[in-house]
Amino acid sequence: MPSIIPVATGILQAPQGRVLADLRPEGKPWPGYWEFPGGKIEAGESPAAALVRELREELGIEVRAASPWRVMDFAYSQRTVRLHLFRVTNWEGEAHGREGQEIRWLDPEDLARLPFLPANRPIIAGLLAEKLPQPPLCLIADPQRLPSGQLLPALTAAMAGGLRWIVLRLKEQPDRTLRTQFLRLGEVAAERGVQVFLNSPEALPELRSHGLHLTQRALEEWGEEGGIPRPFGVSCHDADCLDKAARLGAGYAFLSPLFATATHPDARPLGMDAFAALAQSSSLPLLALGGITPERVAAARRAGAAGVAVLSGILESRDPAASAHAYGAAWMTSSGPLG
Ligand SMILES: Nc1nc2c([nH]c(=O)n2[C@@H]2O[C@H](COP(=O)(O)OP(=O)(O)OP(=O)(O)O)[C@@H](O)[C@H]2O)c(=O)[nH]1
Ligand SMILES: [Mg+2]
Repeated sequence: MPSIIPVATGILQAPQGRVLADLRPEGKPWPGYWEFPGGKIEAGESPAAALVRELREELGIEVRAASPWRVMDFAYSQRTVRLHLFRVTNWEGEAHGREGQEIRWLDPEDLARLPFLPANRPIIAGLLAEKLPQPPLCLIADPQRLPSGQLLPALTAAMAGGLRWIVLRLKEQPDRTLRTQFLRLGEVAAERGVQVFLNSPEALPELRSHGLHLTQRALEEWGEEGGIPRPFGVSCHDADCLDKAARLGAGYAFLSPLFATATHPDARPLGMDAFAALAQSSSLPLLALGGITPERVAAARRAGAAGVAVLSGILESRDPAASAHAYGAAWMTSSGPLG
């Protein structure tokens, strides 16, 4: 069996959240691909010492503080690398491409738009996941699922149960009653620090939403030049949608249906293995959607979900506060594939 090549890499993040990436030069494997600075750990060298040495050689900086973040193995066709990833929190000197390589400071959404070494995609997804509301539990609020007087009470209860993220799904122009409820929802959400994403801002221009949430079909209508206002996320069902969402600068994607649901009885569930494979190969944090119960949260997270999205599990619950709390607690007490 070929041996594993140990590598130390550093994530440098500026106070505004931008992350340093560098372009692999001609003459190295994978020229023209972006990566995080670092390199091979020498025999007898610790990962931390290798990090300090590599960032000195490649960027001309002196690392003053760094903490281990993740250790990940990735099998390329010729060799397997073990990446020891560090978060570099303090350094001296101005980073520059000391070996002539191009470097850029980029928002995590822009990292996801570049061709990165394939091993790095889950790392970028991890950086984007840090920007999601906590717990990363999103309630899809579909007014067609409840009598109109019950929507706001259900959402307010869910917020009291710890919900911090709502996607409002409007399929048609809301009537007066619903409009009033949505505007009130906006106020309550703002008071509680809850992020509201909207699928069609034009249907409700008065609502101050945090961001935009697109369906797969709506994303397909956007050209490759993008221009979608940020932050935004997309409901995807396949790899093509995830790739396009990343190329256009999305901050997250829903991927569904993970399990069979009563809402979409004809849609074939992805299952855990397909979900896990897509999570491995996408630069976006994926929220598992479709048939997620609190009992299934741990399995979704083990498969690489960066969060879960729920509709009936909270909206149609007799006690939305208790249900929201149960999902949040299930998330907090579970862990992902990297521990
Ligand atoms: N530096 C770095 N290497 C990565 C990343 N992701 C990733 O798969 N690798 C792999 O880790 C291996 C070692 O990285 P490297 O090429 O930077 O090694 P190095 O600085 O010691 O350069 P050298 O080839 O001149 O000795 C490469 O095969 C590369 O494909 C990453 O984000 N940063
Ligand atoms: Mg290197």
